[in-house]
Amino acid sequence: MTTPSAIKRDLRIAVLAARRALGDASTGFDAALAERLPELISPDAAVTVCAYVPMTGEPGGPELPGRLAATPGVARVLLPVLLPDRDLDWARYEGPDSLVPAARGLREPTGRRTGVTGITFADLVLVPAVAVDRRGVRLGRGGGSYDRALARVAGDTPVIALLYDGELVDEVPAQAHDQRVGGVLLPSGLRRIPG
Ligand SMILES: Nc1nc2c(c(=O)[nH]1)N(C=O)[C@@H](CNc1ccc(C(=O)N[C@@H](CCC(=O)O)C(=O)O)cc1)CN2
Ligand SMILES: Nc1ncnc2c1ncn2[C@@H]1O[C@H](COP(=O)(O)OP(=O)(O)OP(=O)(O)O)[C@@H](O)[C@H]1O
Repeated sequence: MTTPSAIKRDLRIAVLAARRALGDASTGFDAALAERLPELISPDAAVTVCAYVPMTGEPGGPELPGRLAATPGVARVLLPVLLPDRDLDWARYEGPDSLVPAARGLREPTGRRTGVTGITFADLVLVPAVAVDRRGVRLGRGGGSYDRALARVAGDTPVIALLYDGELVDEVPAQAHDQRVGGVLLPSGLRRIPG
């Protein structure tokens, strides 16, 4: 039987292989994504953004936290710290020197942690994803971390996944625990997903 988790696993393998095949071409797509960040934030606001430090090959590129912090209207950027039970703690981005290599190919912030409820302070949540479908069902790395973290976010807080073109797919099999996203930011533009 082809179970939802087997379909998710195969889709994850296919997208991650396609990302590896992009090689240096991803740099241009990451720049295109970064140029679209101002579309998400009113320049005269003072918002808290929960974001992430892209791993090698992941949309946004290594400069994402710095680019976000420099975006007009952003007051602070919170970044995830993977806990032993795979839940997410959060700490503020305080410049490139405040990030250190961590487990599983991650880079994580070293500053004071907010606890797992830090994500509730966010006015905007940018999430990593491997793929998203047209209903907003998100495929991640398979740890279930964002399913837990996003369950704490108020329903009116925008949750946007960053993807490369082609990663907004027809269908990701939905499981009961899956938290949906409200839109995707692609190099070609922002697509809001009607709730
Ligand atoms: N940039 C980023 N940060 C994130 C996530 C993510 O998807 N992307 N997470 C989303 O939940 C959490 C971490 N979860 C993760 C779950 C699995 C693997 C993983 O499979 N890593 C590979 C090694 C990757 C490499 O070395 O390039 C492994 O362990 O085999 C990584 C992170 C929190 N931080
Ligand atoms: N709220 C939760 N508490 C504990 N475990 C959970 C929760 N939500 C999901 N999980 C578990 O996490 C595992 C992975 O789920 P899934 O494949 O949806 O992860 P993902 O969304 O791809 O990963 P991530 O969010 O880390 O990027 C599943 O085995 C699921 O049972």
